[in-house]
Amino acid sequence: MSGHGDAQPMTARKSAPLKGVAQVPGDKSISHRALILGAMAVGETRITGLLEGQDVLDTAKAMRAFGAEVTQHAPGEWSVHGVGVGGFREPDNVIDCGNSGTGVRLIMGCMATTAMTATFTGDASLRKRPMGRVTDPLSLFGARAYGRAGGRLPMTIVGAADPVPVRYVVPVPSAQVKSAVLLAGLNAPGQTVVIEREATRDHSERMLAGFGATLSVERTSEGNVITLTGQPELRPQAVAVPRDPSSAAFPVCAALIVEGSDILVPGVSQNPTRNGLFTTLVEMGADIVFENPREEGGEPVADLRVRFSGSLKGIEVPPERAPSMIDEYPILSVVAANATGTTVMRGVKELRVKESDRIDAMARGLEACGVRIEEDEDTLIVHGMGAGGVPGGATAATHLDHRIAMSFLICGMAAKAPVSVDDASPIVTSFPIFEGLMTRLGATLEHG
Ligand SMILES: O=C(O)C1=C[C@@H](OP(=O)(O)O)[C@@H](O)[C@H](O)C1
Ligand SMILES: C=C(OP(=O)(O)O)C(=O)O
Repeated sequence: MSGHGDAQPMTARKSAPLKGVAQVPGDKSISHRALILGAMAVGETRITGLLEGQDVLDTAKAMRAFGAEVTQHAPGEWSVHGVGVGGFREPDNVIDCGNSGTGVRLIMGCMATTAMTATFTGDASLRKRPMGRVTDPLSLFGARAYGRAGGRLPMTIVGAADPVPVRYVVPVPSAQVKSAVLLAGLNAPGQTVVIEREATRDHSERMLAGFGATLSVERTSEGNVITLTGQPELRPQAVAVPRDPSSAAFPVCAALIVEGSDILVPGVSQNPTRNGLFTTLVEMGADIVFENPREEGGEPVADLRVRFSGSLKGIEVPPERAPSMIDEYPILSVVAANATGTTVMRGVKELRVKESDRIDAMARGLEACGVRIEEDEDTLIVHGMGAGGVPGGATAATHLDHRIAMSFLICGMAAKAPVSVDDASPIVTSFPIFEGLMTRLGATLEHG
């Protein structure tokens, strides 16, 4: 697990043109959900393309602790023998979700309406993140939460013995909160209703329907109204996990800023709740061709042909686009530093409660690389220096955050002088093959 081993410094030098095909791993959000819903179905779910990143491996381990049989058959090929909704057994030890907000919040949701007690913890990053956003709605079902000050881990959840269904308006745009409430609603009798004012990633809704839950989504002036009927018998599925657009973002953005690059990134999700980065890059003038649009694993996908784009322009990213690209602002800010003009990212305060405070981590690291930044609580503004114009020659602090580590390594691939990160070890949480994949495309990454 990241944060428990030694820090692994890494340095990126100015890269030769990136060329070739970048096959990124399975989607992290969908991988967590496949394991969790597999554990709540009756019988055997088969999963192909599962992301074998540490976050997902920690969720697999947690599902075993709740009584499901979870087995790896070959790389990416897994089976889950589920115990049914309400069939979890009480874990006999603390559940350690490592670095994963998605893991801990979704798992709290799916045990909160079963009569049992479970204690959760995580690494130094996860122990700082707010859990009240899920324990508040879980308490409406009748669950109780006992954690550290500010709703932090370690935290014990006492599941509701007699859960009641809930109607809940999600106060922050968060797919994790929405999903925790829906998963808790599975074991409450009657209809649980979740209302989200701003659409967030919809993988839980798609997968719950796929596993046979009765669920409807109504788009109203209030937002999306999701109604779930409790206590279904979930049917095991064959789940083909599509590639992760949040991982694809890294080779795509690297190719845009490393001179002479021309790469193909196959099977990138075009799900409108996930593709905000690609829309933004095209608005900035990126040379991206969306080839061969099709469906894979129930998601719309395309192959992205990406070429170096030497005349990117700074833009104002519409704040309402934030939920569809929330994990991509760190790498977008690196692209923005290589554009001409100013890129304004407003409505992004959720970035402050991720694996690190991502506004602060990007602002401090880019400043150290010679880029002018402005920020406030909810805003990040990057003053671009044009293609190849970032001076670099600095070390960025990654604060146990995989996306900060990958973003600064890509920054170094296009900067005048090398860029280092103090710790690349968290990259295994979401993109364990990052170093090998980027090196094969032509990047120069050095340990130390
Ligand atoms: O539901 C999910 O799988 C995720 C939701 C998002 O978090 P929030 O729900 O906190 O916005 C995102 O940042 C995270 O990487 C994955
Ligand atoms: C925010 C992220 O993940 P999580 O919330 O699951 O830790 C992420 O992967 O960028």
